[in-house]
Amino acid sequence: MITLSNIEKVYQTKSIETVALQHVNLLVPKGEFLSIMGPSGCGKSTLLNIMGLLDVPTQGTVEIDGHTITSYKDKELAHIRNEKIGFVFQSYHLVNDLSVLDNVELPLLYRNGISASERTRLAKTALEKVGLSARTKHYPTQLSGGQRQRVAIARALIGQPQIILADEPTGNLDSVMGEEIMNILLDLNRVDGTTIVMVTHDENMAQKTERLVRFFDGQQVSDAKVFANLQQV
Ligand SMILES: Nc1ncnc2c1ncn2[C@@H]1O[C@H](COP(=O)(O)OP(=O)(O)OP(=O)(O)O)[C@@H](O)[C@H]1O
Repeated sequence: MITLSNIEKVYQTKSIETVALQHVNLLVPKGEFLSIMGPSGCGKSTLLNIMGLLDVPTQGTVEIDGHTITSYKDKELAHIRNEKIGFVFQSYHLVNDLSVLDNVELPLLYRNGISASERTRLAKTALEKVGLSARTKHYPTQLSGGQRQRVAIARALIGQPQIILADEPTGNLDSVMGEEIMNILLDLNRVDGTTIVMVTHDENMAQKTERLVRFFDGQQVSDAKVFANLQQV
């Protein structure tokens, strides 16, 4: 589903050159739930941004569901992103002036041929899936952190993406809410077959996924199936 080949990312500012990623080769098969761990600054978010076509590598190629991305124009990248990828961030990235329902509908505003009533129906279905049907008219500031993250997940899945990229989705939540969010992601993976790549600092959350890749200083240092989950199969 996602193939990264020989990825390198160098950030060049006035006098400083930072090598954020080097020699990254990673294949994420369709339907896998992969977690990525590593110390602060090792390149995890950069990697996720490159996978999500939000950033371009300095070298290497990215393949998403059969599309090899080398020199696509912004418009084409936006199209693939909008059709195939849902994003979930640590700090939710909700629009505070919009209701829960309107936040969830947002990604569909950029799709052609979907009427307003269809958008609303799909948003309600997505909110139902994350257990937030009773909060459609609330605003983000009236919700708990866990509820806000559930809205963000509903927004990520309204376009029925094949891939969800989650950057520390439980990072701002206490352990109970973190578990709730993790269970929603696990369901999306196991029941709907959504491919998920999750960056996390939480070893417990990573151990619930199928495979764990560790990074250090921009490079993969380990890549292993999660043993506990292998035994469950
Ligand atoms: N826009 C940028 N300009 C210059 N350097 C950057 C930029 N973004 C990231 N970096 C550098 O690239 C390296 C990797 O950053 P990245 O945010 O990917 O790390 P991370 O592993 O996600 O860290 P954290 O766990 O703290 O979020 C860091 O050294 C960072 O300072």
